[in-house]
Amino acid sequence: MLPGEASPLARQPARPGGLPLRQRAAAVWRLLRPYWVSEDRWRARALLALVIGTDLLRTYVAVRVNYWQRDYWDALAAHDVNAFWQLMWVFLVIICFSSVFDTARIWFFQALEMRWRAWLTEVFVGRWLDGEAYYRIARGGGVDNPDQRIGEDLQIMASDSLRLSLGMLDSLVKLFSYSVIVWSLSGSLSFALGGVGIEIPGYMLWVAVLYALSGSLLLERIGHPLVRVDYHQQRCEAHFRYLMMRVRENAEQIAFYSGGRAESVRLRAAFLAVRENWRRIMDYTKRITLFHESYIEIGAFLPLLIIGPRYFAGEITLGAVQQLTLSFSRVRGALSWFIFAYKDLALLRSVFQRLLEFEAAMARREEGGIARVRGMRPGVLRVSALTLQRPDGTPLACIGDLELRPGERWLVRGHSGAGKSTLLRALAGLWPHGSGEIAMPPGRAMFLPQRSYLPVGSLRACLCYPSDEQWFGVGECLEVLDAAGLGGLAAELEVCDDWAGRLSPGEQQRLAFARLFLHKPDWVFLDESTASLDARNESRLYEALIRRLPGASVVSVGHRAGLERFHAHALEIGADGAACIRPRPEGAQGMNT
Ligand SMILES: Nc1ncnc2c1ncn2[C@@H]1O[C@H](COP(=O)(O)OP(=O)(O)OP(=O)(O)O)[C@@H](O)[C@H]1O
Repeated sequence: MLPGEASPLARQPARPGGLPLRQRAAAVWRLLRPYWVSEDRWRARALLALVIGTDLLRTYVAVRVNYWQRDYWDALAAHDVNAFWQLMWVFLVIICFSSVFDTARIWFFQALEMRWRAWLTEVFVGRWLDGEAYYRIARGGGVDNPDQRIGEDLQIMASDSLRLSLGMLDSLVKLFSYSVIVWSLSGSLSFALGGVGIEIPGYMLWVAVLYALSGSLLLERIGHPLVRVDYHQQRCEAHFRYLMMRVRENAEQIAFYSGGRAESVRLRAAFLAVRENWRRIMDYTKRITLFHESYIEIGAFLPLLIIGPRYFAGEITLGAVQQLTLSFSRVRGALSWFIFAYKDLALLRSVFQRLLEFEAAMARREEGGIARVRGMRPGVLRVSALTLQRPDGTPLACIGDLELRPGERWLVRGHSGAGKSTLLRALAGLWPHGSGEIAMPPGRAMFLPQRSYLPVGSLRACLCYPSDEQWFGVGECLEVLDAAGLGGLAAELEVCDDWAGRLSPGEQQRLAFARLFLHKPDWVFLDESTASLDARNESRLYEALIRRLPGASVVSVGHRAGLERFHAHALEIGADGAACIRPRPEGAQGMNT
């Protein structure tokens, strides 16, 4: 199954995370923690300390501005010109400090964000590409678009986790700083209830606390489905991008089929899912915004209402009214951190969900009965009681016992769909479904599929893949190119191009053989690796292979009769799935062991 199609998108949003809250929190902690205890921990912690330090300084400056405002309004009310000009100078100093702290904070924050992201990317890319997790996931590992999870989700996780947790810390500091001001200025509220006199000290602070808490609870009720909808939006967007990428990668095949219309229908359908889900996001955003805006407006009005009586009773000055109003809204703002961050939190929760799924998929080992062990007899590949199954458990082929000795060449034949490629997958350790044992001897093996992968880069990089291009000299590269009948490309060895798109399938197969000549493996597995070539070129390549790697053991999968003369042994998978060893193929004499 293809990567983006691993889990087709349902119309309804999938429900992220069925785990209980405690387990989910523990899983998120497992994602967040490793970086802070990694080899980069001291730099990370130093940068975090710098960000928190500048945050504290910024809050200190903001509190100074709060006092400054009180003095300013009192100076205006008292017509005190000297105090006015003095306050202007103070303000200038405050602005200078504030600008420096703000800039420094952004710088430290961005540096930390990128360090964390880079570390996470390194770890995730490593785990994705190690142990063939990328292959298992692509073949139906149950998660969609790993590229998006590594490229986007990790970035959101690093930046939003930092931003939101620092925002929360900042809110707590502000809450404390401004609560002190509100408490000291708001005085007591006295009233009688059922004949009993009640006095509430610092009542404005309590109003702010009650207001923010009730607002947060209400918002969680209104907006919690947004997490699920955000999660689904990311899946739809990723699927849409993936389909477009497939059009780009398969442009020629689509053009030959004149498949533009069909692709446009598919893309439209994928975008419709994006659009429909967006509608749900709009609905929830509308509710949240309506609530949010009303909450802010009422919150701005509330202190004006409750402070009036004290001002008219002459208990506080106009400057103190200003200071109290501002402090009240700061306390409310700090307490409302959850409300302001709600949408970001919803997105972050869905990102955590996606990354946890991805982690689980990478860690998952495929259940399978084929055991792959180290061969005891040097150079002998032993297959014992091997049966192959499809992933759903239905039988595919019964291979039985086989022994492939050093330098032997085997041809695997059978009708289309018999399981020939699957046998090679099992020998490569990529197919666990079935039973039996494969004892692989030490030595280097190389598997050539019908269409070999060509990485982005120079022709030399394509030729030397999977090794680094620096491992082989230019002379060696030119020589093997020539041996594979690609001498005409010698001048372009260092040219970077889309070689997978430019070379014909037959040329790509010749390039794959040139790779073999370069790497000189002990075991060669060829899965219809010459199917795109004419008979003459096929023979030339096999002859060159036998001449250049005389001691190598070769297992070829192929339908062509012309291949028989290069192989001394043949394994035939019959229509009933049973494999049997055929006698030496006709005309094999002279060319084989
Ligand atoms: N990931 C998979 N999930 C389910 N079925 C699979 C998967 N991979 C292969 N199969 C099925 O297993 C069977 C054997 O596939 P395989 O590629 O080994 O055939 P083959 O003998 O090499 O065929 P051909 O000669 O056409 O290349 C096919 O029916 C195929 O559809």
